[in-house]
Amino acid sequence: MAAGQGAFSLREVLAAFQTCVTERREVLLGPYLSGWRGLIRFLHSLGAIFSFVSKDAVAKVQIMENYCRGEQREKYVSLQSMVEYELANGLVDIQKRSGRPDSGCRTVLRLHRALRWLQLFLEGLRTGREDSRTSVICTDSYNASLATYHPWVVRKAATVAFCTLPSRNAFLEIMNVGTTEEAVTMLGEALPYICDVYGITQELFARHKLLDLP
Ligand SMILES: CCCCCCCC/C=C\CCCCCCCC(=O)N[C@@H](COP(=O)(O)O)[C@H](O)/C=C/CCCCCCCCCCCCC
Repeated sequence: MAAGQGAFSLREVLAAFQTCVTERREVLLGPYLSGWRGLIRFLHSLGAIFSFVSKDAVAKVQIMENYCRGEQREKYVSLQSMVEYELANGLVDIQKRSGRPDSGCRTVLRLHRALRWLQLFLEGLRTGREDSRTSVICTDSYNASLATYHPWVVRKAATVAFCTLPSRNAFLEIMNVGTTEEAVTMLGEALPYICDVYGITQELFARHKLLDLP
């Protein structure tokens, strides 16, 4: 399994996003990427129909992990240090993509947009009725976030894949947290951390005019 071994645990994802934000309100890339690795593990358990999504997510996490382990790794400790370093050294394609490797800023921006989808999706699951359909929650969350940035063919493939999602209760069970009530409680605990990471990143990227990187 490309994203690491073991079953998905919402608890672990929660712990990763919880440890992301430092006292100085910096977002640490190590736990940020661990959170994504945990989510991708979950995606793998949903079957081959989601492989086009997980491949893209894995590729983006891998790009970032390579930066975090590379020669300039001390510049990739946090999102703030990454933005400062890449902008100061002209490493970010602002207008159009060049032949250079994808920058950390552009790559994180894609994950950041997907985090918005996750935020909406988890909130939909948490507040949804017992008989609400996961596919509908997922489609609505996607249309209100990521879909804006995807071409028609990706939107179509995503919408078809969403139709195969299990029921809300089955979904809550595979989170490996306990009963569905316990899973709902844990979602309530997890969401503020995810929202915090999203909010800090959004503010950072907006301040540096990085929200539309090609
Ligand atoms: C506790 C329950 C948790 C739910 C867990 C959900 C697990 C989700 C794991 C990963 C989420 C998907 C991350 C997708 C990143 C997509 C980044 C992106 O937008 N990439 C596009 C643009 O990239 P560039 O071309 O500019 O480099 C790329 O074109 C996209 C390709 C793939 C399609 C992406 C579809 C996204 C659908 C997101 C919903 C996932 C459905 C999960 C179902 C639960």
